[in-house]
This record gives sequence, structure tokens and C-alpha cells, in this order.
Amino acid sequence: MTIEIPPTQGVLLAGGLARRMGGGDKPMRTIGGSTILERVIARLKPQCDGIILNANGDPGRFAMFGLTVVADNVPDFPGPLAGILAALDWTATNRPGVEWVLSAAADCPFLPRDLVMRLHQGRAEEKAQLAVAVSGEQSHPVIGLWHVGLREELRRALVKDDIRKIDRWTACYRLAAVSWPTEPLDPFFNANTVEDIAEAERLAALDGG
Ligand SMILES: Nc1nc2c(ncn2[C@@H]2O[C@H](COP(=O)(O)OP(=O)(O)OP(=O)(O)O)[C@@H](O)[C@H]2O)c(=O)[nH]1
Ligand SMILES: [Mg+2]
Repeated sequence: MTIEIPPTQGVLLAGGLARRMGGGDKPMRTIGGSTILERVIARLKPQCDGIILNANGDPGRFAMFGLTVVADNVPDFPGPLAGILAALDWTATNRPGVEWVLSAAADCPFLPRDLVMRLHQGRAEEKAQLAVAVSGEQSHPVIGLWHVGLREELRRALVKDDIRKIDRWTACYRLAAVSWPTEPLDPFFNANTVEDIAEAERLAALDGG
């Protein structure tokens, strides 16, 4: 099935606390001389109609990347769904006519170059308002496509129903799962620990540096 890819706003999720890495901004760690965030931006910029960064605290620390920084708009760090909601709200307000948001964790340095296209194909085939990335047997719920029209339902789930896990929320909807191979490397590898940074250095060589 060949479809026309609709305008898609990208959001890089960097709103977490990086506890397993001892705190701080994971996306600012470097791999092969460039920050993880630079790598994520380079991978997604050609695929999206604009990218914003979801992060909390002082936005000035990301000024060098030239992205609009959007903070969570629900309290208490409830997890990645908060960042996705902030991005859906921002898109509804600032990008009239844009119906789709692509979310990606800002700690994934090797994202596929066909991510947005294949997620759209998947959701169109399944007639779904959501699509999620899969590699091997593993689903990556923070990497997906979200229809802007879902935002009030998402807000209710987060604020009223106290839903934290993405899978628990998406289970209520038709969801397209789109799969990528894990060889020569898993494109959804994400750096959660200091050891993962060392592993990412090795993988960067496989990924072309
Ligand atoms: N906006 C927002 N994003 C979050 C929140 N918690 C996690 N994320 C993001 O969700 C993605 C996946 O989360 P993790 O890899 O577990 O990141 P983390 O929560 O910073 O790390 P740990 O504390 O070690 O679990 C990352 O891109 C995080 O930035 C949150 O409360 N708000
Ligand atoms: Mg992670």
C-alpha cells in the first residue's frame, strides 16, 4: 500500500529524570563525538515537518539546538505520556492543520531513516489513530505516531484515571505495530545506563560512525 505521508510534527522526549544514569540530561551525553540529541535530530529532521523538544526545567540548556522546548503540562513527572500530551497540545495550538505527531525518545541515537513513512503506512493499513515501533519481539511504545484528535482522551487518562503506562492507554485503541529488523543493530537501542553509552559507541561504528 502506497500512501501520501501527511504533515507530521516530531517531538523528541527528554522529559524524564534519567535515574538509571544518575540524573541529568541523557540526550546531552556524547557518542562518537556528537551528542545523542544531535544524532536524533539529524535522523528525524528530514522525516518530520518540524521538531520540538519536550523537556522540563530551564529550556536554555538546549538553546544550541535551536528547537522549541515544550515542558510537561501535567504535574509530578507521570512519564512519557505527559510529554506526548504536551506535544499534541502544542501542535493543536501552533500547527493548525497538522494532525499527526511522531514521538521518539531523545535517548535513541540510531533511529530508522524510514521511521515516519513506515509508521504512517502501518496506521493507514490498519485504519488506526496510533502506530508504535517494534524491533524483534520488543515493542517501543515511546516511539510512535499519535493523532492530535486523541489529546483530550489522553489528558483524561493521565489526570483523572491516573494511567501511567503507555501500553495501558493504547490498549483501548486500534494500534498499528510496525516492525524493524534488529540486525546489524537495533534501531531503537536506547541509552539508559552508563554502560549503554559504552555499547552505543560500539554500535555507532556499525551505524556508519
Ligand atoms: N515528558 C516526560 N517524559 C518522560 C518522563 N519520564 C520519562 N520520559 C521520557 O520517556 C522516554 C523513555 O524513558 P526512560 O528511558 O525510562 O527515561 P528516564 O525516565 O529519563 O530514565 P530512568 O529514570 O532511568 O527510567 C525518555 O525519552 C524520557 O525522557 C516524564 O515524566 N515526562
Ligand atoms: Mg530509555
